[in-house]
Amino acid sequence: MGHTFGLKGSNPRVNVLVVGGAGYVGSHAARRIAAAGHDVWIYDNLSTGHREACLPERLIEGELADRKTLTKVLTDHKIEAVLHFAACCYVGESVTQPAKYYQNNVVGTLALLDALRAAEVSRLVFSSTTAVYGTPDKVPITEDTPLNPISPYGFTKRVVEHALVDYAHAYGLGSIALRYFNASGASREGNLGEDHAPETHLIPLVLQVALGQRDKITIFGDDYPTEDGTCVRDYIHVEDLAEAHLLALDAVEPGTCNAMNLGSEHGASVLQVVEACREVTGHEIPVEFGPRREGDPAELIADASRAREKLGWQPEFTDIRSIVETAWQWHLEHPDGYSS
Ligand SMILES: NC(=O)c1ccc[n+]([C@@H]2O[C@H](COP(=O)([O-])OP(=O)(O)OC[C@H]3O[C@@H](n4cnc5c(N)ncnc54)[C@H](O)[C@@H]3O)[C@@H](O)[C@H]2O)c1
Ligand SMILES: O=c1ccn([C@@H]2O[C@H](COP(=O)(O)OP(=O)(O)O[C@H]3O[C@H](CO)[C@H](O)[C@H](O)[C@H]3O)[C@@H](O)[C@H]2O)c(=O)[nH]1
Repeated sequence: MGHTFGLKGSNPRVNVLVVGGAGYVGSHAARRIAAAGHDVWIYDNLSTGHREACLPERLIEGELADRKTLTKVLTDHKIEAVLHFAACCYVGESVTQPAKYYQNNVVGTLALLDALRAAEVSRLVFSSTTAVYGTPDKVPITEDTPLNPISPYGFTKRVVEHALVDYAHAYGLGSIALRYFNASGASREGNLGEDHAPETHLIPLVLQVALGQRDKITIFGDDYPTEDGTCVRDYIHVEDLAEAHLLALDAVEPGTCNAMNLGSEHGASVLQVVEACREVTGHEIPVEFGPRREGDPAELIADASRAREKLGWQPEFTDIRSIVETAWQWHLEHPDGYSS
């Protein structure tokens, strides 16, 4: 790959806007990219993000759908590349409130794309998701697996990915859509981590049992066609995701468009996650088995060879226990999230 941009190129310090950078994944990526020497600004409306997850002098409070303000921010700060994390991301809520999801994730993103054109910014890294695949016929999932989302959330991400292909062709926008599997863990320093309200993700919920904040964890289904009957997921550490964003920032070229899976390529069942949490916390963590959760595929495991080949990405955290260890450190020190 002929690098003309970013760390490996002739322009080592890039002005970057991280939209949604006060959130879980965005805050880790913003910090990693700043540590690599780039000039990083965060643009966020703090709807689900946290002021405490950002450097205060680098936070610009603003709304994704506000094209005018975004254009001004891009121009004033001479932004050369944008990382876009801002979205509503609850699969279940997207089924009951699809309007909220199409409005924020699609209409909001189109406003950002307009602002990029107006400010002549031609590099974008977009947060996509495994949810674009729906229930795949086989695992591991490659990028050529058909995109058949089964939730409005997954559809909104698929729509944006389509727009990115068309905008590359017509307007020369360069983009990389990164399809994360299950983002998990916390920063090794222990001061950035997962703080969603309500929390729906498995690992933080299980760790809340270990903290005494919940009595037990309900496992959604034990009759899946997997080894132990519970769902298998590919948990990818948030710092490995952050590293991939740094590499994507370096690799994205105007006029080109690509999509890449980001996963550890290892599967862990719900029971294996609970067991890892028991080992790490020393807590017994009572479980109960409940019915399946609607829309949960049995097994989602990434083939991440494209990201390895095109970005030179190699995830560091490949076993569930090491991921849980970082999450546990964060939850122990921040039992009530950023407010503690
Ligand atoms: N967490 C996961 O497991 C996961 C998996 C796959 C994909 N993703 C995608 O990664 C991205 C980040 O996910 P996350 O878990 O960090 O979510 P998050 O809710 O923690 O972060 C989203 C951030 O975007 C901001 N935001 C949302 N709407 C906005 C708007 N209209 N204007 C300005 N800011 C706005 C929020 O305040 C928040 O800081 C999302 O696009 C999500 O769809 C996440
Ligand atoms: O209380 C709980 C919570 C979760 N689970 C199970 O744990 C697994 C992981 O569930 P999460 O809610 O943590 O994550 P998902 O796999 O549902 O969702 C993730 O993957 C999706 C794509 O499939 C989207 O990308 C979404 O944003 C991302 O969080 C699933 O099998 C789920 O059924 C339980 O058994 N009990």
